[in-house]
Amino acid sequence: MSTPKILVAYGSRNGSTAGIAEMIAAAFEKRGLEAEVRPAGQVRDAGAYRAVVLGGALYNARWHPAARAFARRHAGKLAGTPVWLFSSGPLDDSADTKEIPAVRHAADAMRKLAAREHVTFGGCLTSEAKGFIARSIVRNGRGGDFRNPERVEVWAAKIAGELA
Ligand SMILES: Cc1cc2nc3c(=O)[nH]c(=O)nc-3n(C[C@H](O)[C@H](O)[C@H](O)COP(=O)(O)O)c2cc1C
Repeated sequence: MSTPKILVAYGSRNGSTAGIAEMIAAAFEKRGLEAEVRPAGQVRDAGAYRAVVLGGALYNARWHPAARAFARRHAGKLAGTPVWLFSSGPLDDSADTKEIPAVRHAADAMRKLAAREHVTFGGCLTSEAKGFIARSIVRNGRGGDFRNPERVEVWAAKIAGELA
């Protein structure tokens, strides 16, 4: 039987957290580990994977609802599975320069899933974003892409090392 894959699940409104999930999966694949990227709401059997990485976008200091629901729905099945969490949000370089603690729902998910670690990555907001508030943030010059592919890759490489 082939080795099960690593699941990289995400909750994303405007696609940038999905992009980070893709970067993480690519880093796993580069190291010979098979990975599957899926929207958190579309995962059926979370227990079928050898490890799970779950990420959620931050909106008004709340973790994306799909990431929260994933933690609630699948906690029972993930008892023996190593889990890592990430959040993506800050629209500046703060995520790269200091440790940003998990917001309440992400901290709850840490406990529910006995996750090994939580990290916060910088976010991204462009004029394509959904919603008036989002677009006015961009219009006021406070948008941009603050994701840091290098830092994401270093984190994924560390996880790959733990799974080797
Ligand atoms: C209305 C609004 C509220 C936001 N609130 C937060 C927040 O509380 N904390 C944070 O770090 N980023 C916040 N952000 C930035 C988003 O988290 C960032 O754009 C993120 O990359 C979005 O992810 P997504 O593209 O996957 O939806 C907010 C953005 C918008 C438009």
